[in-house]
Amino acid sequence: MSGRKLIVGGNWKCNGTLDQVKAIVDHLNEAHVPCPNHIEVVIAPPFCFLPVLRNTLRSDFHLAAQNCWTGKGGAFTGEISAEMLTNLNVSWVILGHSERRTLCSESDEMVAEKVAYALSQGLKVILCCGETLEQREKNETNAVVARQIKAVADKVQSWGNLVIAYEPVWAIGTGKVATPQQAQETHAAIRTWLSQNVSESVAQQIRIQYGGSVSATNCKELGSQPDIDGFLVGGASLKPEFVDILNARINIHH
Ligand SMILES: O=C(CO)COP(=O)(O)O
Repeated sequence: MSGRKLIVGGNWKCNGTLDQVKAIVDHLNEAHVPCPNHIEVVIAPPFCFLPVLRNTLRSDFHLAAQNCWTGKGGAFTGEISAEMLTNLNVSWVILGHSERRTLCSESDEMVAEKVAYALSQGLKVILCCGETLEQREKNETNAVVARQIKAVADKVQSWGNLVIAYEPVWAIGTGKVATPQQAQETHAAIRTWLSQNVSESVAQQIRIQYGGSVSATNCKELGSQPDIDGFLVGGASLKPEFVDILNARINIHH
């Protein structure tokens, strides 16, 4: 047993109407999920739905924002600061998602700045990393992931409130899930990098989620890999099957 508690996130991305949000919350509230002893659940709706979820979602599920600004608030039209999230009792933020890196041109340095600032404000952070198909085919997976994590390691001293989500870009929203072996290999490589560049205890203690086309069907095998400590789920987190994913590893210990 690794001793690392399973952590599963639902990243709703830019999806949902108020009616759909209410229906998903009702479903989650009624679901039997054995938290907080066995699993930590983090739901990341679009910003505008955070207050609704804060008021209606069961209290043993945590909330995450999908992004935040690099520093204190101010004249940054369209941005949301870390302080605003803590003010709403949102305890987590997802940073460095590949959609933001690609579609919003967020660099490794910008992501690292966001991570450091969010941590300094008491937020917990899910830091996303992952390679494109082209990078995987050129055997660059470990180097890309190491580069993304190094940018953060250069700015952050304390890793206790950080979770890493390994999300190969080619597996996101494509139905092309990484094989359990592919995911395990990269997760193990991340731990090796951390042990060589940060510390052995951070390498052993940090939780690493897998994300990319996770479903009720593939989550059990993925979750039985020794270095996979949970999932970051996109599409399936909007569907009833999310509850099956939350319950995937109840009887699996490693
Ligand atoms: O990007 C993801 C989670 O952050 C994964 O999305 P999908 O589960 O839809 O592939």
